Amino acid sequence: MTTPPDSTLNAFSNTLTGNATQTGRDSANLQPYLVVLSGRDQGKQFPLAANRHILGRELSADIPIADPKISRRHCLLAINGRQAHLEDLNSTNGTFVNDRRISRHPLQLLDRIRIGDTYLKVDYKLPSEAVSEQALYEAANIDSMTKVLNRNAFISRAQQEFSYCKRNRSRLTVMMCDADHFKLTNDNYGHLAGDQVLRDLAKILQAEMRHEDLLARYGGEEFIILLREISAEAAVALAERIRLTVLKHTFRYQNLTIPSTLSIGLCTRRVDAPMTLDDIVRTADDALYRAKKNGRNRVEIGN
Ligand SMILES: Nc1nc2c(ncn2[C@@H]2O[C@H](COP(=O)(O)OP(=O)(O)OP(=O)(O)O)[C@@H](O)[C@H]2O)c(=O)[nH]1
Repeated sequence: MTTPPDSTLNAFSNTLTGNATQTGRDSANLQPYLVVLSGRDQGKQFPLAANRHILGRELSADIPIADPKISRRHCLLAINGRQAHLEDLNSTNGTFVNDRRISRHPLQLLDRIRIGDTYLKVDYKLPSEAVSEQALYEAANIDSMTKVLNRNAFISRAQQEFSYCKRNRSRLTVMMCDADHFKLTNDNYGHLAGDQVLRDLAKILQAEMRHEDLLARYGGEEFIILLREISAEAAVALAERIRLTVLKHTFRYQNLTIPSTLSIGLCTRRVDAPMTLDDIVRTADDALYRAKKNGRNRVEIGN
């Protein structure tokens, strides 16, 4: 005998159509997940294991979403059995369900949540499905060695950022960071030690940035950072801080201590009509070239 679909569950899941057992899914084992449908974190999913989850833009939120238009504590997602409620927490830009602003709202079939520029939905999945989807997401977007975004993922997200900045005539900074004499690092300490330096560099860069900034591994020993709405002076100060942190950091692999420095080229622009993202990246790259030429372990600014 087949089990009838769970109507309460269907009430706020848009993937459970028809009979759960016909699709090989046992509804008793389905778990709630919050799925990011668009924006910086597109494709990510968060298990809704507790009863209450605060969504916000910083890592201190239960569910951090990288979107500068989201407040620090933006909204509350409450799960009680198979009922889900969404409540705005006096956010600056509001919480929307199906594009209508809400203060507290029960979630229904096909509901699309929007906070900032990010769309989300609650979905029910088998944990094994969620694990394989997460693995696919990571394979497509994350550099397996350093765990930051890969180049392709960066390019598509950076284009979204660029479009946003163009619409709002806001400022955008691109920072190109390249490990100095990295061939010598490999030659002197071995390729595995070089890999460890790259992992440490990624961690240092990540720690210096806001959650809503973009960081990616752009090439072998090269990282790229994209920052929105930061002044040219603040961008240079950040680049200097990163350079100094790397200089002072003790890179270790097994019993080896590996000296390492970083050269940085950056470009800050208020984005307006005739400009492309490539123009900004190219200017930052030219500045990086000068940083290398002028002795390495330095920051140069693109004009
Ligand atoms: N260990 C390791 N090395 C890598 C990786 N990707 C690229 N490299 C190495 O990084 C080195 C980059 O060398 P170059 O482009 O000559 O630059 P460099 O020696 O850093 O010199 P400058 O950039 O001018 O300071 C090459 O030897 C690559 O083999 C990686 O994933 N792991």
